[in-house]
Amino acid sequence: MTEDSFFQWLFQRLPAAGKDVVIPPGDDCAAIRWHDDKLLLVAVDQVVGGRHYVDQGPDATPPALAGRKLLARNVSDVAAMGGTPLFCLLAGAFHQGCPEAWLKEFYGGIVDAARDFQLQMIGGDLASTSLDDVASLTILGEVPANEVITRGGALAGDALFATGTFGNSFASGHHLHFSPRCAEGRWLAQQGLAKAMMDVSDGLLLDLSRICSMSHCGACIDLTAVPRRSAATSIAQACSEGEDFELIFAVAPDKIAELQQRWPFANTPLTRLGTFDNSGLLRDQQGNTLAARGWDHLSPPPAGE
Ligand SMILES: Nc1ncnc2c1ncn2[C@@H]1O[C@H](COP(=O)(O)OP(=O)(O)O)[C@@H](O)[C@H]1O
Ligand SMILES: Cc1ncc(C[n+]2csc(CCOP(=O)(O)OP(=O)(O)O)c2C)c(N)n1
Ligand SMILES: [Mg+2]
Repeated sequence: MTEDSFFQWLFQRLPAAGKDVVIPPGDDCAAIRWHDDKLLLVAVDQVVGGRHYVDQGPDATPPALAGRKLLARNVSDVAAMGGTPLFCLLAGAFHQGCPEAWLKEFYGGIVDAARDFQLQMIGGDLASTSLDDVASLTILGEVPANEVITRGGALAGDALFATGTFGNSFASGHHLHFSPRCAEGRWLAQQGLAKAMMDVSDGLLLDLSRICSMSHCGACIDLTAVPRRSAATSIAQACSEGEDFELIFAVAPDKIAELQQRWPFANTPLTRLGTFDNSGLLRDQQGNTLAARGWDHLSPPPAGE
């Protein structure tokens, strides 16, 4: 079982979304008709001790950074829809005996990040657990209805672009310090330059395969064009490790030049990685089929990895 196969099963079991649900389950956020010409974006993501941050030992993640990561990961999902984050609610369950200082630093990291990302924490829930710590954050944001960008809008012939660099996120600490691409996502939406978009959390190829399946297309990717975090980062790491929290998006052929000329984010690399096609596959420039490798909570990596 994979996450994708499980969610396919789940989505079939769910009743059809009501008329006010403009974007149903399966995208980075759900969208609900809200007010005027705006959609309310809603998403929830968690961090689990030992899974998303190191919770024990000398390399334990500073709790403020684990908290910051929790919020930033959710903001990244709003960015991927072209939206602006507004509010969040935080539900946490922490092991009995969790030190007061740890808890205050964890929450403090979220409060500080909420200030930086300009959103308000408006509620939550606190519980104890006998197992690993889990904190789940629900984020609410907004986007003009005519600007929202889903995973489903790519067409054969569109160019595939990415922000930033890929790979070595965990080893480099990027997964704790990244800036969600909110300004970039918002700009792409406002300018009407991205037709399909998502943020890369599970790995470039696995998440690209999700844009392709939602868009009913395939893609050809130039693996040598994938910008890597450092000289030591391999192509395989850049393609499949995940937690890059960069945006990948589809751009119509007649908008490519405009995008490249007008890209206003001098500190955010913008790279063309390839082209969407009708193959239904992921392929490299030599025509080899690429496996959509990446992080999957339901299929543990083969022994030795
Ligand atoms: N219980 C659920 N009911 C409906 N949709 C769900 C449920 N759990 C997860 N999903 C949806 O499945 C998709 C995949 O989830 P996930 O991999 O966690 O998303 P993301 O990578 O964007 O954080 C998302 O669109 C998410 O909203
Ligand atoms: C202790 C620890 N081990 C491993 C990782 C690497 N890692 C954990 S989850 C994950 C993928 C993304 O997390 P997920 O919960 O799938 O996020 P989502 O796709 O829902 O946004 C990666 C690469 C990490 N950050 N910390
Ligand atoms: Mg995931």
